[in-house]
Amino acid sequence: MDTTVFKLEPFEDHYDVGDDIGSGHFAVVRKCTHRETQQTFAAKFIRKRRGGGRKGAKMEEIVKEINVLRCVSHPNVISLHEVYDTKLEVILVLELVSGGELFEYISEREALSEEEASAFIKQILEGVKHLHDNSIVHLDLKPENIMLLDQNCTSIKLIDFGLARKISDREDMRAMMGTAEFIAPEVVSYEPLSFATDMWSIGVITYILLSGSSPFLGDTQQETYHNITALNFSFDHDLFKNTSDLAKDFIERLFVKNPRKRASVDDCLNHPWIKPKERRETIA
Ligand SMILES: COc1cc(-c2ccc3ncc(-c4cccc([C@@H](O)NCCN(C)C)c4)n3n2)ccc1O
Repeated sequence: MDTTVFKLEPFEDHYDVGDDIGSGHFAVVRKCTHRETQQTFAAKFIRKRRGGGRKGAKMEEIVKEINVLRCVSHPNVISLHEVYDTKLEVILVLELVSGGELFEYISEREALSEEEASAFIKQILEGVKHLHDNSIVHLDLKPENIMLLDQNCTSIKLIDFGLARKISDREDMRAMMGTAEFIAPEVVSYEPLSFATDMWSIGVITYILLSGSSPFLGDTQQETYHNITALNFSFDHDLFKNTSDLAKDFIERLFVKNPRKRASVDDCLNHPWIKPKERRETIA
């Protein structure tokens, strides 16, 4: 489907709008059905900022998100089907996933087995590799933005590209953005962001999948920021008594303050916790 052209005709001429399934910044996500094909989608209705107001998203931000989504095509990244531009909203028609948020899946269990956690993290890494190979940083990786494809809960999709950016070598990109407990030290310190910023967040997600606890979360946002910049985390004995040293090594290679020394997505995909040694043929 051509997503370079924003359709101007009424969205309701082609889609039956269903229930709200979620909401985000200036946006609501609704299940929708294409009337002619009966195909179901997730439609993200983004309210446009009007005049000098502060409500709604700036069109330049909406176009940035659309341009990012148009550049990606990967089994572990949500796909964009088409775009409608109306007077009050821009509507992104997206692939629908029905397995719920990874956040909910974790919340229903204290922690995951290492095999399950490694399998989820491998898919997240494969999706993030696709983004990084296309010069895109996500900048808001967290369990709430990782959806399970279906009730079988084995495949994941990265969603919510509202903070994602095409990164260029020239551009020195700095911003105070993201969700406190998942942001890297360079975000807290307003230093240049890079692909490594996403890798730190993957370390936080891995820690949570294995323990059910958030490594840097403090009682206040300031305390969380301090814990991040001071690398104030530990592998609590009770939470990690059954976790392998290999899994801890994987996390420690991501909780590195210097972004240049932090493990890249390729380093992680080649780490033995993710890519076990080839099974040796058993000798009869
Ligand atoms: C591309 O950007 C987005 C996609 C989606 C998306 C795409 C497909 C899709 N299928 C099902 C859902 C879904 C189902 C339940 C809740 C949500 C969502 O509102 N909660 C997750 C994201 N949240 C933390 C902003 C989303 N989605 N959500 C949600 C927010 C986005 O910013």
